Amino acid sequence: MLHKEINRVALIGTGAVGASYAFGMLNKGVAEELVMIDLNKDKAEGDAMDLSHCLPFVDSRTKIWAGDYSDCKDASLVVITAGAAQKPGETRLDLVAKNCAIFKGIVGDIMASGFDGIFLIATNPVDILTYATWKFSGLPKERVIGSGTSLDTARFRYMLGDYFNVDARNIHGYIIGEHGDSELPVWSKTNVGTSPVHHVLKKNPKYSQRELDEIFLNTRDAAYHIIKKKGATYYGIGMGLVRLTKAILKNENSIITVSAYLDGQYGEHDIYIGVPAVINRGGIREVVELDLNELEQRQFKNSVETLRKTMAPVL
Ligand SMILES: NC(=O)C1=CN([C@@H]2O[C@H](COP(=O)(O)OP(=O)(O)OC[C@H]3O[C@@H](n4cnc5c(N)ncnc54)[C@H](O)[C@@H]3O)[C@@H](O)[C@H]2O)C=CC1
Ligand SMILES: CC(=O)C(=O)O
Repeated sequence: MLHKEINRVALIGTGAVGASYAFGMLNKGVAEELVMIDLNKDKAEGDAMDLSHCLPFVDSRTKIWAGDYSDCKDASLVVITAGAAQKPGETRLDLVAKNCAIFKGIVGDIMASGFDGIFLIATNPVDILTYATWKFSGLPKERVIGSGTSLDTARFRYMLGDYFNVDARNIHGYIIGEHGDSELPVWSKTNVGTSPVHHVLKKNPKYSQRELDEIFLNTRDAAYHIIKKKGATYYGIGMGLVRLTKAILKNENSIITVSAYLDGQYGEHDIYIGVPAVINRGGIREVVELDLNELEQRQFKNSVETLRKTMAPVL
């Protein structure tokens, strides 16, 4: 079940996010097979045709087609990007009732196929939709993963890299909590290369905490800024999902901030929320517990409470 010779990924939802993910998957050649499923069959079929015409230009040999839920049976991984997206002015949490109802049907159809692999969820509000998938599917918690704050962490690292003029891959830091307005930066564990960010600030007066705070606000509000300009965000999450897919299928044991089920970690129970976790072929190998300072603990608790309040009426 978990270890198949041919890795098939089933993508549910071939809208802007799904199509961006599929394009990235094809470029990177992460899976042997990619099946595209959407309520709008024409969109899935058109995408599968268009994407397969990329094949002569790339090194990967991914087989790609438009399918249906029966194709999920042999999938190692199902990625869900289906559902409503935010309109300008809407928060992610505003989507909860609509997308929970959509997920009940989708997850039911996937499980009815005999699927027994790993779920990766991106639909918003992603922490709550990941919890819903875990509940609706009955799969073990480690095999249901949300994209969580992986995108926020990438935005944060990118912006800090730009600020310090250092490759973003050498910025080590984490955005944790809700993928949304109550998320927080873990400044106490943010490093520029080998140096804690606060040491860098002390040593060089051209950098300031005020500007770092602004970087966090721009990280947190990036989706609002992009949605205001072009209606939706999709390339960042598309590539983030490719990164997560690779960590899973290639058994990488990579640490990525995903939406993971907490069962006592960070003093919390029965909630999916963004935290660093070790990701491999089994899904979430373990949640990494950061030693948060008092302020970070309070902010994390507030994020947990925000999610609990929003979930209560729908799950
Ligand atoms: N987790 C993250 O970091 C991010 C999450 N998102 C979320 O991803 C989701 C998708 O966004 P977009 O692709 O921009 O939306 P979109 O509207 O372009 O695509 C959604 C797709 O879902 C399909 N769909 C709707 N109901 C369905 C059902 N019952 N079964 C199968 N397919 C169904 C639609 O036909 C459409 O093709 C949204 O919830 C959005 O908020 C977007 C960006 C980042
Ligand atoms: C839309 C969304 O969740 C994001 O870009 O962060």
